[in-house]
Amino acid sequence: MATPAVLRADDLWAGYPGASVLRGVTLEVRGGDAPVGVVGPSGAGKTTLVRALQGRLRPSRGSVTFDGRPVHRLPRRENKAFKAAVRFTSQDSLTVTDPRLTVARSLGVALGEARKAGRSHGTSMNDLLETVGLAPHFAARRLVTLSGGEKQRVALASAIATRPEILVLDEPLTAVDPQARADLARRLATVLGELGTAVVLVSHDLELVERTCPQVHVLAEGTFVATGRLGELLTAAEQHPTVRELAQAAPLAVQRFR
Ligand SMILES: Nc1ncnc2c1ncn2[C@@H]1O[C@H](COP(=O)(O)OP(=O)(O)OP(=O)(O)O)[C@@H](O)[C@H]1O
Repeated sequence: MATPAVLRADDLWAGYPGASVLRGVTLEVRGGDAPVGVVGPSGAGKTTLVRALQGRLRPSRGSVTFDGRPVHRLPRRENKAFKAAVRFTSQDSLTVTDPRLTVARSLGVALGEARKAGRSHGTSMNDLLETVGLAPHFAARRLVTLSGGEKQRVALASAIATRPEILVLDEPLTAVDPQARADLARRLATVLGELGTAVVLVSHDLELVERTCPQVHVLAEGTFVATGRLGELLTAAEQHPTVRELAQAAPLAVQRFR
């Protein structure tokens, strides 16, 4: 069996001119791992972490590496391998593709990419739509005509189609209504687990993260302040102030964890 891909942030410090955001984040994920969550309040640095994992930010200290090489300066061949192995899906992933494409065409491109990379997995277009809770007739719709929640579902279907080794999801279901969200998250976790795709789920949504990820990191002011099962962190006697704030902001979730 091929060695699994490894994406690793090691004592990562990164930010923007005049704004240092991430302060010593260490995170490792390899193909086949169980899903891991990153939760944190607004401004904690979640999106900055995703940007750094993508290689779009140069660390001021520490590193982000893919199979041991710094992601912000991968040579062309390694960059191709990185893009095939690690996929990033954000709130607006589909805006980079042609909005006039139909859902079928868009998913067809993703399935074609998987074929080319030798990662076909026999999932049909209808299976993909069903996994993300869309009826088959959505295949004929143009991306431009979809609602925000429907677009997010198609972006996820597209990510599943390419079957990456590692999938980084940045607030993937913000536009999906809360009732459908938990159900969708469970289905996604199952399918991605079956495909052997390791997931890093970055979100402020505690319910979503708890239902999808056995292990969670709590990010506060650019650093991981707690790690473990979210239910246990939220109900623990001793809590970091940010964990306490998260717990106070989600009383229903805490009740369920007790
Ligand atoms: N381009 C930028 N230049 C300067 N500062 C920035 C830039 N982008 C983000 N920041 C700052 O970095 C900090 C972390 O932002 P980031 O977007 O990573 O947080 P977040 O956890 O994703 O927040 P949210 O949940 O609100 O999206 C914030 O204080 C933000 O104002």
